[in-house]
Amino acid sequence: MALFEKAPAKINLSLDVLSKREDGLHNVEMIMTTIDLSDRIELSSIGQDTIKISLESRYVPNDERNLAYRAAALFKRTYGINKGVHIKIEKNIPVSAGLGGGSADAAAVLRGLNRLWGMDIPLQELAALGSKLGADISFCVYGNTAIARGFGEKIETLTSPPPCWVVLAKPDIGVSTRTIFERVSLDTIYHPNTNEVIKALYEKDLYKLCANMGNSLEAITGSLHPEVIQIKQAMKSIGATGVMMSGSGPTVFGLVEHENKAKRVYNGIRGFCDEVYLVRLIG
Ligand SMILES: C[C@@](CO)(OP(=O)(O)O)[C@H](O)COP(=O)(O)OP(=O)(O)OC[C@H]1O[C@@H](n2ccc(N)nc2=O)[C@H](O)[C@@H]1O
Ligand SMILES: Nc1ncnc2c1ncn2[C@@H]1O[C@H](COP(=O)(O)OP(=O)(O)O)[C@@H](O)[C@H]1O
Repeated sequence: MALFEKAPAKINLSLDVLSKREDGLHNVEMIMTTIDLSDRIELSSIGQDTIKISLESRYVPNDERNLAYRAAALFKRTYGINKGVHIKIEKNIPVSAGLGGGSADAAAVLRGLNRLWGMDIPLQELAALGSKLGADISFCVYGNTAIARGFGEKIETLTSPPPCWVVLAKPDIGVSTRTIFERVSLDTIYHPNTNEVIKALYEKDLYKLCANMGNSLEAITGSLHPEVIQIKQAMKSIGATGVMMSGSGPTVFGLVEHENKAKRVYNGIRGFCDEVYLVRLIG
């Protein structure tokens, strides 16, 4: 038996770093939403009690280091399952991009194994399990639009943003989330106005959303990789309504209300950056 799970990427509509915990992680407050750029996960039962993983990617390990593999191992261990699974990953989300691709894959494996093995584990429990492997996995278990608190594992669902188009531009660099958090200086860091972003979502006001989006980590990644700031400026001047870096970067996204304008921004930004996508919000 085989089944498929979609693993959509996320963008951060706001990301605020509040404090540093004793274990070294940071308390954050971030609003995330899923976008129509997805990996595709196929899960099939196999005879032996093993986890097999197949994917073709220059940037992602296809062994026990893969987050999807680790999610399956954790699921089997937690629920005492002696069955095997073959995980095939079609990788479409750029890697180390701030789009949560590894977390999306791990979350899809948790949801998928729940179905494959006929368990009835609530999403809340899967999300708590996922948080043992990474900060963004809890959000990805639920998808849609939510605010994440704690180190990212406390999820509260929000209403979806107003419909719009998303132009994504990923400079040709990968960013390590750990490296960016290590450079956080809490005395001087920028704080976005998260409450105004939430209000904009409930008022379905794209202009208010764009005016208030903000990311505490953007200046840090931007100082290490000036292309992030250049792409941001270019996307703004080409006409995106709101522009921000997602997560720890380096992907910059622009929100645009109409398809024609979005296509203009998409075509324009291709002159500055090789890896560009035009997608819709699905959160
Ligand atoms: C910053 C965010 C925003 O969505 O996204 P990305 O840029 O990675 O997509 C995430 O919170 C990232 O989540 P994730 O990519 O799962 O990070 P993890 O593997 O859990 O953490 C990697 C490292 O980042 C640092 N880290 C992460 C989360 C957090 N709240 N505080 C931290 O200090 C820690 O050094 C940790 O070891
Ligand atoms: N299934 C997976 N997909 C993507 N990256 C993975 C996966 N498993 C492990 N990784 C590793 O996780 C790291 C972060 O990748 P990714 O989740 O794409 O980035 P980000 O945290 O910036 O959104 C990379 O070093 C990558 O090799």
